[in-house]
Amino acid sequence: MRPPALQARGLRASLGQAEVLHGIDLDLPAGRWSCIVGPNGAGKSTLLKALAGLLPHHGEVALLGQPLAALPARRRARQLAWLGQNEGSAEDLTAYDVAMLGRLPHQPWLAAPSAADRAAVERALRTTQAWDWRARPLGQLSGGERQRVLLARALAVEAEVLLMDEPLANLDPPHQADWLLTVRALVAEGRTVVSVLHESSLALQADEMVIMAAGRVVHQGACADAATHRALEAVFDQRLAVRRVDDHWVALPRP
Ligand SMILES: Nc1ncnc2c1ncn2[C@@H]1O[C@H](COP(=O)(O)OP(=O)(O)OP(=O)(O)O)[C@@H](O)[C@H]1O
Repeated sequence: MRPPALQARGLRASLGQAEVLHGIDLDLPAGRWSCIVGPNGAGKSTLLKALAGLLPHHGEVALLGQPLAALPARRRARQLAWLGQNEGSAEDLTAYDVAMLGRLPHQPWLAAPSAADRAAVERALRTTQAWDWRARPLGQLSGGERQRVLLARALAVEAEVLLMDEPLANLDPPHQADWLLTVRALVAEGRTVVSVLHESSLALQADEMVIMAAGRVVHQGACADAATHRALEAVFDQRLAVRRVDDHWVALPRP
């Protein structure tokens, strides 16, 4: 049996003076796509950052069965790729060089990129259809183009576990659909994807759903389960309804 991709026990985190995560116990299965959903301010981004080791926290987090705190930084960076929200990145760097940043954990100190690094970057940029503007500076790209470069950077890591906060931000519907295909392909290879998504209908396409409210996990279950649908409707005060449309579960706004 594979250990969970990520495991949290008694996870607490504070932002400023306020505790935002109030003791979270969670197992995120390996080789699956899990989506974290919940109302604004529920603590979804904070949870994702704490799981990535990007935020000081109390309690324990394990990555692929190893305590996160004990993992050497480079090994952690090879095993866990991160796509954050509104991420700053050097605006003068070309899309190619931004994607190449994803290869840093694989490169010896100050070494030039290897053929394997270049191949991984090209694969990633082609996957997100960003290859054509590889020579353009990041600062000159539109919001959606930029997001596809940052997604390519995360893919270029070729990590076992990918954490993505609002990966669909600024993406038009065809590129949202491409993102779904990319995630499905990653999971088919045995990788783990954990994403925070606001679009409930897209989140329902995942394997597992983690529902948060007020700094706590209030439900975890398969996206196809009726109990998950009820929990999703409840956390949004019954303002959405989960329905079956064309073989997919969708969340419709309810007046
Ligand atoms: N720097 C900060 N100092 C104090 N509180 C903060 C800070 N940043 C965020 N918070 C608060 O922490 C809580 C959780 O924020 P977080 O960004 O994790 O929520 P979220 O569920 O991802 O929200 P959203 O859906 O709006 O993106 C919110 O109540 C937010 O106001």
